[in-house]
Amino acid sequence: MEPAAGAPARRPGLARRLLRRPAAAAALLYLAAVVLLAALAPVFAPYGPQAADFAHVLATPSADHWLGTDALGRDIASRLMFGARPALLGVLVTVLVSAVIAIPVGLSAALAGGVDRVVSPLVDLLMSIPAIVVLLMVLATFDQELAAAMAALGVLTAPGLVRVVRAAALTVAGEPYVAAARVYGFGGVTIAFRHVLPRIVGPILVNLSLVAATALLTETGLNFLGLGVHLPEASWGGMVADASTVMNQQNWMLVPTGAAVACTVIALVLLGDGVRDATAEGWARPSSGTRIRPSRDAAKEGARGPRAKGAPPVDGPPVLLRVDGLTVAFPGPGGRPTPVIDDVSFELRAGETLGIVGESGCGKTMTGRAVLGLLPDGAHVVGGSILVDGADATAMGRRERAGLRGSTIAFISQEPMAALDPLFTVGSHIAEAVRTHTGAGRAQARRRAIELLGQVRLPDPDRVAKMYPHQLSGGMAQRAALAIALAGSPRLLIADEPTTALDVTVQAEILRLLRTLQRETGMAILLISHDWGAVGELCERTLVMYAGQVVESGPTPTIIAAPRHPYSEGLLAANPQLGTPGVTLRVMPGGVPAPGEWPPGCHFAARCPYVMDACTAHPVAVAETAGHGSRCLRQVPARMIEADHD
Ligand SMILES: Nc1ncnc2c1ncn2[C@@H]1O[C@H](COP(=O)(O)OP(=O)(O)OP(=O)(O)O)[C@@H](O)[C@H]1O
Repeated sequence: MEPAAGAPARRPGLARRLLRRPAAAAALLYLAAVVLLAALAPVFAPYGPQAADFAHVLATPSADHWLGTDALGRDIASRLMFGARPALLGVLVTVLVSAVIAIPVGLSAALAGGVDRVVSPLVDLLMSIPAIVVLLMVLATFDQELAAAMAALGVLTAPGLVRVVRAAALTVAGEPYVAAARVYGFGGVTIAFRHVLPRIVGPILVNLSLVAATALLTETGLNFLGLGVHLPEASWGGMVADASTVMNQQNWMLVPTGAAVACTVIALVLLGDGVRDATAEGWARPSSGTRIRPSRDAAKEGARGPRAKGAPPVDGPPVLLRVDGLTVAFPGPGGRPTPVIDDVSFELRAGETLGIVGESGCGKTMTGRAVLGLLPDGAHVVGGSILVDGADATAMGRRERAGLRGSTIAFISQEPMAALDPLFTVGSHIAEAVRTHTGAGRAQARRRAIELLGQVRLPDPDRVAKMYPHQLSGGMAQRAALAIALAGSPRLLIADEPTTALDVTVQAEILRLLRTLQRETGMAILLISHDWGAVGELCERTLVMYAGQVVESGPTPTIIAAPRHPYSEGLLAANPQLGTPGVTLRVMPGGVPAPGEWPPGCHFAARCPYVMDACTAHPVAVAETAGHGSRCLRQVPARMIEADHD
């Protein structure tokens, strides 16, 4: 296999990205200086905070007193350093309390509908409480303890932050890689804190910087009113109050005290903006030269699949998945359930490959999602059962169902790139899946991740493990997605159009890889595709779906050679891979009727060249002979049709 070219691009660290922004860098330096001066005030301050020099009251700046003195001759610079301590402590308490409450609550509200129903009204209620009244009550209750008031302020600012976290997380929750993380079987906490939170730190940081600014102003205000720090301790608010009482005699004092508060507030806001931008820059793709492609002959995985195509085994391996009469519906007009798949039945044995083909909108993906237990919002199983190893998955609780994903049933989609979180390397994605499903430690999971990358025939697994999703080609991303899917040693892989987005040579490589992996692992594969070529290549048996129903099922070669349903016949006749050179392909007129517009009889009747009166009168059942079924009256003797409808 040809080694992939190009080295993984290194992103500059957050600190370097931050320092490249002049405003953020200046704010950071200023705040660092304030923190340092406050922490080391006893060392740096030329005078004690209470040291009075009655010979120099209300002095302007001089060599002895850099920022002058107050009405008692106390050194303003020294008192500003000591006064920064309660100010910064208050900000820290408020920000911590606000973040510790708002981040988990906001994430839960976004990711769990039940929590949201409680949280949203509560947030509205809390936001209407007047903060100053609460703060005064807390100060009265806790003997003017400023830390208690600042903690209360943290609680009061949390609802606003909950809204921000919830709104930002809702956007990210819709990203395909979050849906993919569910499919891989990751727990809610892992998804929230590993995949969603890192993407929303920008808005969170901006809002926390505003919370910090609010906290500083509140702390200053309370001390201005004499309600916080006990006199004669130094505080910025107390110093502003002192300055305001003497401003008719000397107004200089307001300048350093007011400037300390104003500059710190501005610096907090600028730093929040800078961190947000630097974080966002970290997610942006490098613009040049890092995308690589695997070699054409990347995967010489072996020749044929594990079993010859043909009729379903009768006494073969045990049935792994049995879907029986499955009907899934969305709420339609007036709230009435509108089926999108109807009475779908099939079974899949261990190690078998089953294809589902059909035009767009026929219900292939919905069938796969129903098996995974990940139907879109609003969709419900309204009939039938899905037995996994004999246990009815539709009757399982959410936790039990989630336990099947990744370990028993894995999934790959046609958009592997979108399913990979852009913030994490390929190795880290796979290691996370290994840890989730096997409980392995970090080092062991990392080793297994490298093994899996080798198993999916990616070149130089060590190096690929260090790459980010944007550095992979489509084929490499699909192999990486397969490695994640294999992490839980699944017994069934649902592959939804796994080759659709790839170019032709890579499609063939991925199909060969799937076959090899199936042989090596013994897993069953449910291949959802609109491509007869892929299904013919990989699947022993095939279901043909039309407008929500299975219209034909049987051994793939038999269906391709002698389709029983006119829809299968039409699909095959329109397939360029199966056409004869020089002969014009047949095009089926019309389109798939939308759910809710299905006719009462055969769903295909309006497009069928063989349609009879009986086809439109009643629903058509599947008739099966020799493991080959078709939902068509043409194969049923005419007298049986009449008898059935009498
Ligand atoms: N969120 C949704 N709300 C309402 N209807 C939906 C929703 N998602 C899918 N459907 C409908 O369900 C039907 C089956 O969709 P499904 O995605 O399973 O089709 P498909 O055969 O997989 O098509 P494709 O090959 O385009 O993915 C379609 O008619 C589609 O319009």
